[in-house]
Amino acid sequence: MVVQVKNNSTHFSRAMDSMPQKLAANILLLGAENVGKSALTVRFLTRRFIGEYGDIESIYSHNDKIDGQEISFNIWDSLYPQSCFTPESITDKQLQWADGVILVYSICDRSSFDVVRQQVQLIRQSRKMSVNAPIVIVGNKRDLQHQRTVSSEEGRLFALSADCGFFEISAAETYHGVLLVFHELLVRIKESRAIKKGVAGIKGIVRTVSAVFGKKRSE
Ligand SMILES: Nc1nc2c(ncn2[C@@H]2O[C@H](COP(=O)(O)OP(=O)(O)OP(=O)(O)O)[C@@H](O)[C@H]2O)c(=O)[nH]1
Repeated sequence: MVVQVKNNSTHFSRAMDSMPQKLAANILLLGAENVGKSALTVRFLTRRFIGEYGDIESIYSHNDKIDGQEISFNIWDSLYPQSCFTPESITDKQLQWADGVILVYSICDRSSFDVVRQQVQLIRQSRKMSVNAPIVIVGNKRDLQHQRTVSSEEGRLFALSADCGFFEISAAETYHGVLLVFHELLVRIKESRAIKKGVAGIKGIVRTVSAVFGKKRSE
């Protein structure tokens, strides 16, 4: 089922940038079941946490304004397959479609962290996405500290080693953390496009070089 949510607009009170043209970004959310993929998506779209989300796979459209630039987000909130994880769990179609990926695990579910580790590997090895495909890893349910089984350090170190952004958030408690996740992914998407056009800054070039060498090592 495909649901379109239109005319959701938020505005960032950041200094104006000189990039007037509208930017489109396709964002894919992946991760094990029950980690909060839908909660994160709905928080971003509506600023609300509604508690229960049902098992619906959806692509949402959302217009935003960041640093004075119009952004048209398409967000694919995927469903984790009921059977156990296989490489086919992420389809070529999803990877071809996506400009960037948000990988979600729950800080109180270690197996969901293992799924994210496998998914990063699959994406990095896939020929369907570029070698420096923008990825942000999210440790969700930060409000459940007493049930934590994955430390912040472990999450952060893994993200660093895989050249991914990293945030720990609680979709249940705050909108701000969710906003930072999407903002960071957008920065990475812009950087990756600049690399393709040959106008990347030094940070982007360093990322690409390390991604290429990392990929070669794992082949
Ligand atoms: N305590 C807490 N619960 C959360 C948080 N985010 C989501 N949840 C709860 O976790 C459960 C699963 O959330 P969903 O957003 O449906 O998770 P999902 O990853 O989309 O799950 P699937 O649709 O099965 O793939 C729901 O009961 C949510 O209310 C959070 O930050 N903190």
